[in-house]
Amino acid sequence: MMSNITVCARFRPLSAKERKDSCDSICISSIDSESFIFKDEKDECTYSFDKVFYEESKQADVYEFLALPIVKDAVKGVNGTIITYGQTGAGKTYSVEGPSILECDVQKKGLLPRVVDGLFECIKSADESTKYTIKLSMVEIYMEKVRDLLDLTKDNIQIKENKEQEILLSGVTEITISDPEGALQSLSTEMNVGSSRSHCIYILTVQLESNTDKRVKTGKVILVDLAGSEKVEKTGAEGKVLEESKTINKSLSALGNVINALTCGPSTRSSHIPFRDSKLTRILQDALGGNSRTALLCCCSPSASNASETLSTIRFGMRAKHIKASPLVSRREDKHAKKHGDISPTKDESCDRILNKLRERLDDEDVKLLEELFILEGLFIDVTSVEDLESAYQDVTSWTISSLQQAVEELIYTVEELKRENKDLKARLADAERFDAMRKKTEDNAGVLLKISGIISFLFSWAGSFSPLKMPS
Ligand SMILES: Nc1ncnc2c1ncn2[C@@H]1O[C@H](COP(=O)(O)OP(=O)(O)OP(=O)(O)O)[C@@H](O)[C@H]1O
Repeated sequence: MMSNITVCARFRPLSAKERKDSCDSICISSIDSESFIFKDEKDECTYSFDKVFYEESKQADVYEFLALPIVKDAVKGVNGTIITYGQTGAGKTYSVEGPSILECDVQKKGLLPRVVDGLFECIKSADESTKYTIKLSMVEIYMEKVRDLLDLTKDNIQIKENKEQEILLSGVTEITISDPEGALQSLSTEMNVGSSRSHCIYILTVQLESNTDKRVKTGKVILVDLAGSEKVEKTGAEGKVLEESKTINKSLSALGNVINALTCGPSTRSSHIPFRDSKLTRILQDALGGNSRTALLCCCSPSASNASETLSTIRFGMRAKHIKASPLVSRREDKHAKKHGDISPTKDESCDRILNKLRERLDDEDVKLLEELFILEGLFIDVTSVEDLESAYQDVTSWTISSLQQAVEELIYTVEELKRENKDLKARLADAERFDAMRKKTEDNAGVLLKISGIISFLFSWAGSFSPLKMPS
């Protein structure tokens, strides 16, 4: 289970274009550092997050709230993930890197350089009985292929899992960094390679080796600058761009499903966490699951011209946060939301709405099946229109197919295991039979020997019954 997820929203300042296009029209207004009002032509709702960072917020504040607890845990051997989500241009890269990775204005440094600084700071003050090594890798996921950003020739990195269930990127370049400056130099040379159509992943691995018993532990901090989350319809994409968008949406939806499955209470959750549904979730598997910390920063534009994308990003964050709660707490959260006038549909209402729509088009049987899926898997759906409904339906279908594929894969694996076990047992049985035959033979031989020795002893006693010949004196 994911032990801890922090969800924050961040609104960047209006861009020059937005200022021009929408005459300064803004779709959000602040209530406090945890809540804001979102407004579009249709609605006006209040949303609450663990923290809301407004346009004047400082990079240092975002780091301290979101990343510092993860950094502190990493030097103790606990994994953590920081994810930035949002449409293209919403401020994800600015939050992760800052205006540029080698930005001289220290105030504007992004999360990544601060995480590197933070790790070295923590190590400096840590106890001296441990030797620390920090390693850095950088990969991007583009069209479901993992590429090494520190060695572009490695453009199809395979994701593996070792016996300890740690996720490994086979053959990925890892550079050992000995100081923050060195790390930033390495990062800056490759920084411009990543594109907004790919997920960019920075992996900082802290290795802790105890000087006393030489035991080695590792803690990872993974920073994920996701690809833009904008809807396909809006971009009017065709051809390659359309394919890119579909792949991005699918992996973002997979991420949502994984977070959902991890954060749902055990009573509503099946044990299946769909990590294998995308490369993104597979890479993050050991940093999202288990005893880890996760922070999600939902980056948004405050402009009315981007209201629908902003709302969609807010909803992604709300789902991650809302579903974290146990049923009891979640009811309390509902009350809290109502108090603030939040009239956005709850997850249950959304599911009901989808089911009703589907009832008009599908057999009762299929609807029932979907209903069970929603309940069992806590599926991750948010619909506001029939188009959304259709894409949600496609998500459900592809999710169902992929989970069936996984079930088949697991069955194939089980069959293979059973076959191996069977072969092993047969070999052992043959050995046992051979052994048994040998034992029987030995017993037979022993019987014969016993008989012979009986005969011999009889012969001796028989021979002894004759009195020795007396020699004439
Ligand atoms: N908090 C902020 N303060 C000042 N400028 C910002 C802030 N956030 C973003 N910007 C500016 O907005 C522009 C777009 O931001 P950014 O490149 O970070 O978006 P993005 O979400 O990473 O987009 P993409 O998905 O294309 O990578 C940049 O010029 C950036 O400098």
